[in-house]
Parts: sequence; structure tokens; C-alpha cells
Amino acid sequence: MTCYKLIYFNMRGRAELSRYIFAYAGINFEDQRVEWKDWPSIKNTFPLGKLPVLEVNGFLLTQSLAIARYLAKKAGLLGGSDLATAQADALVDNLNDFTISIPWRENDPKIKAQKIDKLFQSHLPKLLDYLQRHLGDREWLVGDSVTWADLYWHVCFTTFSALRPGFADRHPALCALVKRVEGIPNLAQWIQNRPVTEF
Ligand SMILES: N[C@@H](CCC(=O)N[C@@H](CS)C(=O)NCC(=O)O)C(=O)O
Repeated sequence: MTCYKLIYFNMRGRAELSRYIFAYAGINFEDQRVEWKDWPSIKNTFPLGKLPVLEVNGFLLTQSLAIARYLAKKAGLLGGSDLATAQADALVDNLNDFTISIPWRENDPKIKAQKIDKLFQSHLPKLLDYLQRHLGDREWLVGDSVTWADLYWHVCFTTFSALRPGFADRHPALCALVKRVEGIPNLAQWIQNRPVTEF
């Protein structure tokens, strides 16, 4: 039996998409959350000194999206054809580009708030329009079944809502997609029972 250990900090952050995929597929995994105080002493034991890392039967896999894509393949969440797979990949990459452009490390709260406002006003509407166009009047972002892009949209929606509640109010179809993802029983259970963290 394959043993999975997902190692990250006590946050949703870059690990939550993989946690969603584990939950969706009903695959058991160890959800190891490193305390920041312990990090300096163990950082160099990881391949590039960064998390998340997925340990698969002792092998250490790095990069959050490579990890999630590996798991999405196992869970049947990549998309139903080569083109659908590429579309789902592109949606994930576009959501990720925006997420990593958020000034997470800005220490000055006032400057941080200004930068987030500017980013949400200048870049997010275009991304939301693109997602909503992609969705059209279908149930899921790609094809006629759920993919890891839908799960990532839920992860990002949760994070962006924590920063700017109501940010997607002008995109009702995308808000409905959030509810659809939450309606998947295994995910509903994960979301209800996961550790509560700010991000
Ligand atoms: N591109 C990498 C980035 C990984 C990354 O920057 N991880 C951060 C946490 S979100 C980290 O390990 N920070 C601690 C450090 O750099 O010492 C990924 O997506 O996995």
C-alpha cells in the first residue's frame, strides 16, 4: 500500500489543493503541519528547503502544483481528454499566478492593504471574467465533470474571500460553482473538519 505524508505549515496555503484531492478521492494521508518555531532546524532536511513536500513511500516530491497534479491524476481529476487536461492545467496556473502575486510578505499592514486593494482592482476582475467565460452555462470549469481546476477555484475563493469578502459578488456563476464543489460529500466533510487556519 502506498503511504502518503504531506508536509507543510499549519495553513491552507500551497498545500490545501492537494488536501482537497486526497479528501475527494478518499485517499488516506498524513497531514503533517510543521510549527514555524521548528522550521529553521529542519529546513535543510528537505530537498530545496521549501514546503510543501509530499513523501510517497519515502520519496520526497517537491512543488505544490506538481504534487497536486500527481494526485489529481490518481483521483481522475485531470480532465477527460488531452485538451481538457491542458485547459484544467491552464486554469490552475492562472489562479496560481494571481495567488502568488498577493503581497503575502509585506510587513507594513497599511502598505499591504493598499497593495492588495490595487491588485484586486486591477487584475482580479479580468481573471474572474475569464473563469466565468470558461464556465459558461456548464456545471464545471472544464468539460462535463469536476476537475482539479474546480477544486482549486474553491481553495482560491476561500483565500481571496478572507482578504476581500464579496470579491466575486459580480460573478454569480462562479459563486454557484463554489457551492457545487462544497456539495461534493467528501469535500464537504474535509472543509467542515479541517484545522481552522487564517490562510
Ligand atoms: N514554488 C514552490 C514554492 C514553495 C514555497 O515558497 N514555500 C514556502 C511556504 S508557502 C516556504 O517553504 N517557506 C519557508 C522558507 O522558504 O523557508 C511551491 O509551489 O511549492
